[in-house]
Amino acid sequence: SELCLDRYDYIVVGGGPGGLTVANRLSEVSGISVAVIEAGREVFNNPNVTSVDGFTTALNTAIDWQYISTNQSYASGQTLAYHAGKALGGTSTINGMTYVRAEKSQIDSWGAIGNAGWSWDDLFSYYKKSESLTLPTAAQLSSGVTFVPNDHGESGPLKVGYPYGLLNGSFHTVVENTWQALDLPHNPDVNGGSVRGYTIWQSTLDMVANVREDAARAYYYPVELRPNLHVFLNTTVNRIVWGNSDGAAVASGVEITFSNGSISILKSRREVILSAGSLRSPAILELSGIGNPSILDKYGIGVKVDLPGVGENLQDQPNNNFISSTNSTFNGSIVYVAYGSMPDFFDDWDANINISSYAESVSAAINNTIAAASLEYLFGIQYKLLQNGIPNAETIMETTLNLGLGPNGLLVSPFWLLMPFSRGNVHISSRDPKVYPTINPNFFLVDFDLKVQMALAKWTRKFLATEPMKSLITAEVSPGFTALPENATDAEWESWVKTAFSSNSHPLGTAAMMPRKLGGVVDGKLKVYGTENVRVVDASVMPFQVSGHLTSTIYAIAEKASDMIKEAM
Ligand SMILES: Cc1cc2nc3c(=O)[nH]c(=O)nc-3n(C[C@H](O)[C@H](O)[C@H](O)COP(=O)(O)OP(=O)(O)OC[C@H]3O[C@@H](n4cnc5c(N)ncnc54)[C@H](O)[C@@H]3O)c2cc1C
Repeated sequence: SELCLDRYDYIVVGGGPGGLTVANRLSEVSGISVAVIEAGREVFNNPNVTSVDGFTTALNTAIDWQYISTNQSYASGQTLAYHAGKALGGTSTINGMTYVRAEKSQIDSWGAIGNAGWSWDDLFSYYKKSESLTLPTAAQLSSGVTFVPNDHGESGPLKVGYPYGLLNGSFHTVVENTWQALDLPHNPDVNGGSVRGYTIWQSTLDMVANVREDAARAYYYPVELRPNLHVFLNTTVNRIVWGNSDGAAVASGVEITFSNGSISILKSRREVILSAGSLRSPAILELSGIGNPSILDKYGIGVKVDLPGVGENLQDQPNNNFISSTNSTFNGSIVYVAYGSMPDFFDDWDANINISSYAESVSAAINNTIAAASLEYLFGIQYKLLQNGIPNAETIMETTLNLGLGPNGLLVSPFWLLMPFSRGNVHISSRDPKVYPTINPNFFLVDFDLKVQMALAKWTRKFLATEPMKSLITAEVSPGFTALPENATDAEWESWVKTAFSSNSHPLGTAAMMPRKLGGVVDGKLKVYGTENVRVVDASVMPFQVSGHLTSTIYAIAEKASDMIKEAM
């Protein structure tokens, strides 16, 4: 096609929350041309995407990449499903729509490890810049919604609100009173930098159209007629193409494959921005010669930049759940969440913490690609955050309605530890870009993660057995007291947690923003070390997990990235 001979100022690889935010903001500048290359299709009219109560209906369909992890050596040897959106809008087209930001001190720690310019105060303004909160209706307020107006944006591209189907009545006070009985306070708004407590969360949804607000609806469709913004759908980026240079590597474009199989080169004048998500951006770097030389050698890929952190530092959270039958029918959606700090659910939690031994075992498990000393430093910061009370537990309540299964009397209570110490990796397994990368999150490599998840499981079960909640529950349907008795031993809890968990779908860190000597891949400007003009803007750059859900923070990172890129124009 004629277009593929065009030259764009910026080429953005991947049309998810990271990529479409950057594409929108850069194409605000007239005279600057931007191309987005997206492997998936448009899903504007796909009911599995648009339905506000449709979470899970898009999973395992054609718009899900449907990755699978390696056998998890520290978690019963099982493989895990990894869902990821393959559509314009990325994973935001198939996700749970939860809008919860990080904890203040968590973002400040990004600056503390050596990323100049990163702090909560700075990112807070970008969270707000991206957001447009639709004020709750009177019915939603009487269903228990609370919020702090100053914590929210009013005119950003991303519409945030509450589902109309929110369960009405007093059920929310039952939940709130039960948490209060367990000394967990109500949090009027978890999006102001302080996450601990019980609340009704906000969702990424367009209350006027009553549809899911994905990244394409927020950041692309409103500006799709801009003549300087071009989206290539059903087109896959294979690798970055390099120009001649003596010093740092200079990208001159990308090699792409169209849906008909033909291969072409798309040229860039200024920068290539990788936003293919934390499971694909590192793979594209490796296919382009940036990464660990021993991995690149294995597939006959010439080394452009020796950067062993590429694909490492993968952090994801393990998700277990209880399902309870009740004496009620829930004909509304329940989006209730409780965030607990360590002392809320785990007595003497830091009695046997051994940061240096965790660092050694993680470093050994990832072939010393990140030195034990670097991990020990990073784990020390993570530990300090826990000591200072940032939430490490999320336990939520939802109904089958939330899961796209319609109303009934079941309550589903998924829960997960937020900040695991375990680290894994994602790497190419072939020089053929069509072959999926190998994903190994190393769940429960660090024993402490298992202990936290077990303590959290007990806390969630305790919640279900505490009044006034208790009176509503008729039975535990899954796993049930036969499989996991009330007085289960630690060995029984451990075995249940390890066999019944799934990925929480929050993988990040695989092109981490950290100093190079710590195993980082991008600097504080999100530029890949050793390159002149390649950045990563997606979940890959987050150096630590967050006590929230990822998209809100990815949009904020991408808003900030856009300003940094504009400054360098
Ligand atoms: C089941 C599930 C539920 C979740 N629930 C929530 C939630 O409730 N709230 C929340 O905040 N977060 C949630 N998340 C996480 C969140 O959706 C993701 O973290 C987020 O979308 C990641 O954004 P991204 O920009 O990093 O990448 P993505 O959204 O994954 O976007 C990457 C894009 O790049 C494209 N791409 C990949 N490789 C190539 C290539 N080689 N060439 C061209 N294009 C390519 C992909 O098709 C995709 O469109 C959930 C995730 C899952 C899987």
